[in-house]
Amino acid sequence: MKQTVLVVGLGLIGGSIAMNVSKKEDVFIIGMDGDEDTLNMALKQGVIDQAAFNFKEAVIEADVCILATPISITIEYIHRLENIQLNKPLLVTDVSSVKNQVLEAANRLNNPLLSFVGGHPMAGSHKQGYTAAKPHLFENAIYVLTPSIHANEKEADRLKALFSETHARFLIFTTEEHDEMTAVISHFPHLIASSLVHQARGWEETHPYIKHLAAGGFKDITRIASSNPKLWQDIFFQNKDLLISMLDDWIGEMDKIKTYLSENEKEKTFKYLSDAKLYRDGLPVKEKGAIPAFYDVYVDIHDQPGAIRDVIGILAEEAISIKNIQILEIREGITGVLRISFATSKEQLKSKQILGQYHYEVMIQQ
Ligand SMILES: NC(=O)c1ccc[n+]([C@@H]2O[C@H](COP(=O)([O-])OP(=O)(O)OC[C@H]3O[C@@H](n4cnc5c(N)ncnc54)[C@H](O)[C@@H]3O)[C@@H](O)[C@H]2O)c1
Ligand SMILES: O=C(O)C(=O)C[C@]1(C(=O)O)C=C[C@@H](O)C=C1
Repeated sequence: MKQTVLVVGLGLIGGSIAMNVSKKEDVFIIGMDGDEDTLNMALKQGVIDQAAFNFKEAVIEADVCILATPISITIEYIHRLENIQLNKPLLVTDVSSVKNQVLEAANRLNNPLLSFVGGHPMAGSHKQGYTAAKPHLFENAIYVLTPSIHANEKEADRLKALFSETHARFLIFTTEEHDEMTAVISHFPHLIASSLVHQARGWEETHPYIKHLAAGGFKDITRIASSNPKLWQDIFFQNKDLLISMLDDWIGEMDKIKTYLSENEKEKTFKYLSDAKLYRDGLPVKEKGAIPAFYDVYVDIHDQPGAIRDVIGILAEEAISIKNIQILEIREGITGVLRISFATSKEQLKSKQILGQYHYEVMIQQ
């Protein structure tokens, strides 16, 4: 039997989820979004079957409701669910980056027809809105589920089945576990990235040329500072207590390095850097998330017209499909590195071998 799925918020995350759910034949998707252009695009592309403008009416129609709005709005929608007269069971999930207040609201729901399983796909982008949504966003990513007191394993399994086309890997955590881990691996790094940008901007007053010197390192570590400030304001305040305590840890960590430097502790500094390298190099490369997943090759190319086209052409000839491509650093007249990502290690190894035959210098990061 066809199930009706309501997606509220068709932005980067909601749009990407809807693109996956719509691949399933037994699903009818109702989409709702505050932005009319978004609804029209999703309808035109067949990502949703119907547009809704009234939350209550759409909820009554639905078997599953996915709340993919900014966190504070998601919490408001959860409160509104309580006052809707349902005539069939409704499974509700969300995609919020912080879970404590969302689950608090969900646990307070009293309608026995409602069940709630929190969700958070650990993949995203600094871009926002439906135009940034893509069906492969969650491929190989971890998708965390946090069941409320009104849900059991069966409901979590229903969501896994509904989201099977995302090719994400589902893990179940408690709200506390989720919020602590994401504070460390996502929210706090974001705060640091923004602070580094502020530091550079401050130095620009005395060194106006500073931004032209920003090469791979600065751009890599601060990419996420270009994300939607409204979304991150929400995330910071939802996870405020943990972020404040992590700031204390971080200040202690900075004090330690300050002491190493001021006391000329070269060995300790080396160990500090090499311990960090060891841990960073050991992060899982096959999983997407904080660190891009995929199977990458690094190709050294020269800064000359057609250099990238030549490399892509060789791979296309061999029918090897590229998942992502990025220029890491090309300076005028100097060689640069092209990072090409593949979905499988077989394609990665084959590309290395073929490009090697064309005398390209190709490296695979271990
Ligand atoms: N951006 C990421 O990397 C990322 C990753 C994982 C989870 N999340 C979570 O996903 C959620 C959405 O973030 P996003 O990045 O997709 O943001 P987004 O801005 O791309 O999308 C949000 C969408 O919600 C719509 N919207 C806003 N208010 C609404 C309302 N009252 N009713 C209906 N629609 C409304 C907007 O028009 C927009 O289309 C957030 O809760 C965020 O924590 C984000
Ligand atoms: O890749 C990015 O731009 C992201 O910020 C994605 C990211 C992350 O921190 O890894 C951001 C927030 C989400 O809740 C999950 C994923």
